[in-house]
Amino acid sequence: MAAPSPTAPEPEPTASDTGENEDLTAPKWRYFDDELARTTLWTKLTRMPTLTAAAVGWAWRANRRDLLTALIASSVAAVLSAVSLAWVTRVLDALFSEGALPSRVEAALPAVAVVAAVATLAGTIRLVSDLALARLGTQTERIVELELFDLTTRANLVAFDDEEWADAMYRSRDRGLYEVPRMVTACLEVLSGSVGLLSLAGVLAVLHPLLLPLLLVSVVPAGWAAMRAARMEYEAQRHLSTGRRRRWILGDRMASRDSAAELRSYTMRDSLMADYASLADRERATMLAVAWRQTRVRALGGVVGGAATALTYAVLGVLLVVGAMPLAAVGTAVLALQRAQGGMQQLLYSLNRVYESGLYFADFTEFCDKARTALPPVPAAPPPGRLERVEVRDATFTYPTGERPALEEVTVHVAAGETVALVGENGSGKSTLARLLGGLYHPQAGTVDWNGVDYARIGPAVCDRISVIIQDHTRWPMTARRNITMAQSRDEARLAEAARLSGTDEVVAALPRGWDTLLDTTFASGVNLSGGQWQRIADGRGFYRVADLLIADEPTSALDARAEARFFSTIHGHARRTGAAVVLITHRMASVRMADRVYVLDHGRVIEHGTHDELMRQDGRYRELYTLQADAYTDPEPEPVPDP
Ligand SMILES: Nc1ncnc2c1ncn2[C@@H]1O[C@H](COP(=O)(O)OP(=O)(O)OP(=O)(O)O)[C@@H](O)[C@H]1O
Repeated sequence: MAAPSPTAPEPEPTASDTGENEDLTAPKWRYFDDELARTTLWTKLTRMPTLTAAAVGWAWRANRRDLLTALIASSVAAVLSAVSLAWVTRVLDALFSEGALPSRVEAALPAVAVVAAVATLAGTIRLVSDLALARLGTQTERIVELELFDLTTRANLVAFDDEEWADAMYRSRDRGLYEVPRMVTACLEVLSGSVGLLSLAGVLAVLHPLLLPLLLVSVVPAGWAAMRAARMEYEAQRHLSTGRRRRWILGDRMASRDSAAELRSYTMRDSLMADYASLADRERATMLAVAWRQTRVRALGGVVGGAATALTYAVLGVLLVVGAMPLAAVGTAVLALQRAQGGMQQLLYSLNRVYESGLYFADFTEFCDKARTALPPVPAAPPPGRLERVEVRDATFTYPTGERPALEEVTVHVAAGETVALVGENGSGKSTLARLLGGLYHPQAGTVDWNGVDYARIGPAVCDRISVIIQDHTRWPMTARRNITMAQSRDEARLAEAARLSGTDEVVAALPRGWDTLLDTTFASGVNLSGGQWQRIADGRGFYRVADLLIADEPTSALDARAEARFFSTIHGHARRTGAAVVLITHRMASVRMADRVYVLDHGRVIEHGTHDELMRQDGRYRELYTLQADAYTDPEPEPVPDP
C-alpha cells in the first residue's frame, strides 16, 4: 500500500478511530454479573447456609475470639433491645392506668429505669460487637491476602501461562480479596439481624398473635422497594463497569508520564479528550435514569407500605376497641412494628450483600483449591550437590495455550566449567529451553537432570543453585542494592564484584544515594533508569547470586557497544574463573564463537550442535546466521574508479 503523501490532507478521524464505537465487552473480572442479575431472592436464601459456613470458617481461622465475641454480643444486643421493648409496655401500662398524673409517672419510673438500663446495656454490647466485627474484617483480609500470595508465589510457573488460571487469579486478586471480608461481615450482620427480628417477632407474638402476619404485611412493600432499588443500582453499575474501566485507563494515559511524550508527538489530546467526555456523558445519563427509576420504585414502595402501615394501625385500633389488646400493648406494638420494618430492610440488604460477595467468595476459594493442585510436588530427592553436569534429554514441552510444542525431543548438556550457547531465530525455543534448564518449567516428556537426578524429583531446591538473567527482567521497585542482592544475604565484596562485571558500578556511581537509591519513580525519593541501565542491574543480579549454573538469556540486548563487549568478555571468563556452567542465549553471533559448544534451535528442535569451527564447516543454519551478521559489518567492495 502506498504511503500517504506528506502534503495530502489528513482524513477526518472516524468514530472507530477514536474508540467511540469499540466493542466494550464485559471484562473478565465482571465474571458473575450475568449470574447475579438472574438470581432470585429464593436462590439467595437457599445458598446462604453453605456460604455462611464457609465465611465463618475463614473468620474462625482469622480470630476465633473476635468471631465468638461478635456473634454472641450482636445476638445478645438484639435480644436485649427486644427485652427493653417488652418493658416499654409496663411503662405505658403505668402511664395509662387510673389515678393522678404524678402518681402514674412515679409508678412508671421503675420500668423506665429498666428500659433505660437495658437499652444502655444493649448499646454497649452492640459497640463491643461492632468492634469485634471491625477487627474481624481486617484480620480476615490479612489471612485471605496471605493465603492468595502464598499460593501464587509457590505455584508452578507454567500455571501462569494457563489463561484460565491467570483469569481466575486476576478475579481472586481483584474482587475475591476484598469480597471475602465483606462477606464475613455481611454474614454476621444477617445472623444478628435474624436474631433481632426473631426477638421482635417474639415480643409481638406475646402482645397478640395476629401481629405477626401484620408485621409481614407492613415490611414487605418497603423491603421489596429496597431490593428493587438495589438491583437497579447494581445493574447500572454492571452496565457501566467496562466503560468506567476504559475511562479510567484513558484518564491514566492522559495523566501518566509514560504516555506523555507519545500523546504530544502524535497529537492524541483532542481524540482522547473526546473519548473521555463521551464515556463520562454515557455514565452520567445512565446514572440519572437510574436515580429517576429508583425514586419511582421507592415512591411506590412508600405508598404501598404506607397503606400497609395504615391497615396495620387500623387492625391495632380494632383490637383496642374490641378489648383484645390494652392501650399500652398497642403502643408497644407500634414501636415494635416500626423497629421490625427497619430491621427487615437492613436484613434484606445484608442478605443481598452476602449473596453478591458470596459468588466472588466461592470463586476465590475455588481458585485457592485449583492453585493447590498447581504446587510443586514434595521433593523425592535430597537438595542437589555441587554441579557436575546438567542434561536435558529428549525433552518436549508445550505451553498450556500452545497449539504445538515449543520444544520437541530436545537433548542438550552442559558441564561445570563449560560455556554453552543457544542460538536460533525468534520463537525457535531458546528462552523456553533456558527455563527448563533453570528448573522453571518441567517437560511433559523427557527429563532435565542435575548430576543424573531428575529436576522433578529435586523440586524447587534446584533453583537455589541456579542463577538466571531473564530476558524480560523485572524492574523491582526496591533500592539498587536489593535489586542486585535480591533475597540473598548482603556481601559488600560480592556486590562490588558483580557491579564491576555487569557495569552496574557506573550506574550506581551516578545515583543520588548510591546503592540506597530507590529505583521507583512512584516515590518521591525514587529515580528512573534507562533501559540499558536496568539491563546492567539485571546482569549484576545474575553475577551476584552464588550459583553453579548461570543462564543468561539475551543479557546484552539493551547494552551499548562498549558495555556489550565488556559483558561478553566477562561471561566467557566466568565459567573458567568460577567453575560454574554457563548457558548463553544471544543473537550476537560474534560473541558465540568462544562458546565450548553451540546448539542451534529451529521450531523447537536442535538442528545443529558443535563448536563454532565445526558448525561453520557444516554450511548449515549456523553458518548462514553468522555470515549474515558478519557481512553487515563488512565494508562493501569499493566501486572501481573509472579512468579519466
Ligand atoms: N507463555 C507462552 N505461552 C504460549 N506460547 C509461548 C509462550 N512463550 C513462548 N511461547 C511460544 O513458544 C515458542 C518458543 O518461544 P521462546 O520464547 O522460547 O523463543 P525464543 O527462541 O526465545 O525467541 P526470541 O529469540 O524471540 O526470544 C514460540 O512459538 C512462542 O510463541
